Formats: sequence, C-alpha cells, structure tokens
Amino acid sequence: MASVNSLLLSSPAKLNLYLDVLGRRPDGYHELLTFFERISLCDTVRLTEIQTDEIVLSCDSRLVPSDAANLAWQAADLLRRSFGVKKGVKIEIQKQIPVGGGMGGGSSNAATVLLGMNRLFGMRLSRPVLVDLANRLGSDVAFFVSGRRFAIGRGRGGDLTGVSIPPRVRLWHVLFVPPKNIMTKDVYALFDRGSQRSRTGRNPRETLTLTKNNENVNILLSCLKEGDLRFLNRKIYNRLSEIVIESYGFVSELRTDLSKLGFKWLHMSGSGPTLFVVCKDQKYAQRVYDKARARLSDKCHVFIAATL
Ligand SMILES: C[C@](O)(CO)[C@H](O)COP(=O)(O)OP(=O)(O)OC[C@H]1O[C@@H](n2ccc(N)nc2=O)[C@H](O)[C@@H]1O
Ligand SMILES: Nc1ncnc2c1ncn2[C@@H]1O[C@H](COP(=O)(O)OP(=O)(O)OP(=O)(O)O)[C@@H](O)[C@H]1O
Repeated sequence: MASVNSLLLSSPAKLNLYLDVLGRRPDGYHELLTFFERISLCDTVRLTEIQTDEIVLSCDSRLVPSDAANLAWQAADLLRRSFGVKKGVKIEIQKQIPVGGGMGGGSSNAATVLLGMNRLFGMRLSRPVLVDLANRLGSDVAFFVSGRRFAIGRGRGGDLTGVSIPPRVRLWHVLFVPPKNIMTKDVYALFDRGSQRSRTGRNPRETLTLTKNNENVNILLSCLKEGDLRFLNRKIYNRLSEIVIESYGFVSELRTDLSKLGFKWLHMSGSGPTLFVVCKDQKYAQRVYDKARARLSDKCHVFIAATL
C-alpha cells in the first residue's frame, strides 16, 4: 500500500501586548505599531497530499467557512498559483481558538498552511518568500509565519522586527472570551468615526507621537526581559479598546464583572472582544481561572495560555 504524505500541525493564537493606530494609509488600511506575543492556545491543522488537483477543506466549527472563503484555503491556493504546484491538498482544521476573538485564529491557520505545504511538498521556500505571501493574505499572517515568540509589527502589521527575549521569559495569561464575536473591519470603521469626531473637538482622544510610542514599546520590552510584571501591566496598551468598550455593551459588562472579581489590570487583544490578564506564574493563573470559571462561566469562555 502506498504511504500517505500527511502532517499534523499546531496553529497557535496571538495576543497584542501593544497596539497603536497611527493613521490611515493610502490603501485604506491603518498604519500600526504593535507588539505580538504567540501563545499556547492552538488550533490543529492536518495537511494531506491528495491525488486530485484541488484543495479540499473541512473544519469542525460552523462559524468558519469550509470553502474558498476560508483563509487557510486561500493560503493553499496562493502558494499553488505562485509556484505552479499541481499537487492537491486536503486541509482539516480543528478549532480551539475562538473565532472573531481578536487572537488571529484565521491568520494563524493560513500561516500554518503556508509553512506546512512548504514542508509537505518539499518546496524549500525561504522564510522571506513565505512572509511575502503571508502579507498578501492578511495583516497578522506574517507574524505566525515568522516563527517568532514575540515581534514588533509596523505598517499594516506585517512589517516585522524581531526582538531578542531570553527563552526563559514566559508569560502566563487567563483569557476571557465573550460568546459574541466582533468583526475587525467594523472596529477600524468605528475608530475612524471616533477620530473624526475628535478632530471636531467633541470626543477628544489622546494621540501618542511616534517617539512616545517607540519609547513605550522599548519600555515594554525591557519589562519583559526583566520579568517586571507590575510595570509591564502599565505599559500594555490597545488603542482600539476604548472604542470597543464604548460600542459593544457586552464587552464593557464583562470588563465590569471582571473588575468586581478584583482583576485590576485587564487588557484587550487586537480588535477584541477577548480580554486578558498577565499572571506571574502558572499557579496564579490557575487561581484566576478557577475564580472566573466559578463566577462568570455564563458570561464568557475562560482559557489559560502561556507564551509559546
Ligand atoms: C487587529 C489586528 O488583529 C491586530 O493585530 C489586525 O490589525 C487585524 O488583522 P487581520 O484580521 O489579519 O486583518 P486583515 O484581514 O488584513 O484586515 C481585516 C480588516 O481590518 C482592517 N485593517 C486591518 C489591518 C490594518 N492595518 N488596517 C485595517 O484597517 C481593514 O478594514 C481590513 O478589511
Ligand atoms: N481558518 C479560519 N479560522 C477562523 N476564521 C476564519 C477562517 N477562515 C476564515 N475565517 C473567517 O474570518 C473571520 C475572523 O476570524 P478570526 O477568528 O481569524 O478573527 P480574529 O481572531 O478576530 O482575527 P484578527 O485578530 O486577526 O483580527 C470570521 O468571520 C471567520 O468566519
């Protein structure tokens, strides 16, 4: 019997420890400065070479399309078209990362397909070539292709700078995910409307200069290297959180509930609605997890994850 060429891969989520929106770009996207962290909450992606010249996709979540609308399907298609690959592939996705939670699940699946097909078909494409493909699929895809635990993203988010953080540095998080999701593009549109109002003086928002932003990211980096979590908590920042909390009642309610449980430093990842805390170790994370599960299991899903 012929052996089956197949790979079983982990497809991790991300958190944004820093996210500032610096302005609107000529291509309609937003200019970002962000600090990514790869975390241990993972989907599973199985890739199998098939004899027919097609991409076949299945996914165990009904919130995710299983056709050409799936970002993982688009990744396989882009790779095949760019390099004239004739072989077909079956993609089977098992979701763990909440869909539309701000943790980059779809982008991660797409990156896993790029990296996985490169291996499966022995294509030997270099990391920069894969990063280039990634940036044609979405703003978060390049980070997952980079293979880094932490990175700074500029431009649309995919213009990456690596940071050197010792492997011993590992953050622990508890993630609080409301049962409703939020569309990223809606959040950016709300943000634009908010910024317009601020220009007319009705809704002033703090605007950070680029120098201030770079300084903040550098401080965040040193806190991480030194394991200074107290100061790190003060430096974690998300420019989109204010507009998300103002616009989506279920997020502000969850934040209030979590504050009442005594969680002081609550952060939001990406365009939300996932909220998270940073814990000093696994034991503390477990305590936070148990408390939130006991009191808020009807309001949100709770996960523990660490830097991966
Ligand atoms: C919120 C973040 O997750 C932070 O890492 C990203 O900015 C969004 O990443 P993503 O979902 O991979 O983004 P994409 O798939 O490229 O874009 C989704 C939508 O978000 C908006 N978008 C995204 C990135 C960016 N720099 N500017 C934008 O305005 C656009 O309206 C776009 O239609
Ligand atoms: N492989 C995939 N996994 C999850 N969602 C996908 C996938 N492909 C397409 N989608 C669609 O993309 C949308 C956003 O999904 P995703 O879970 O990536 O959001 P997100 O985590 O908020 O993204 P980000 O943080 O990158 O903005 C959903 O509407 C979903 O149907």
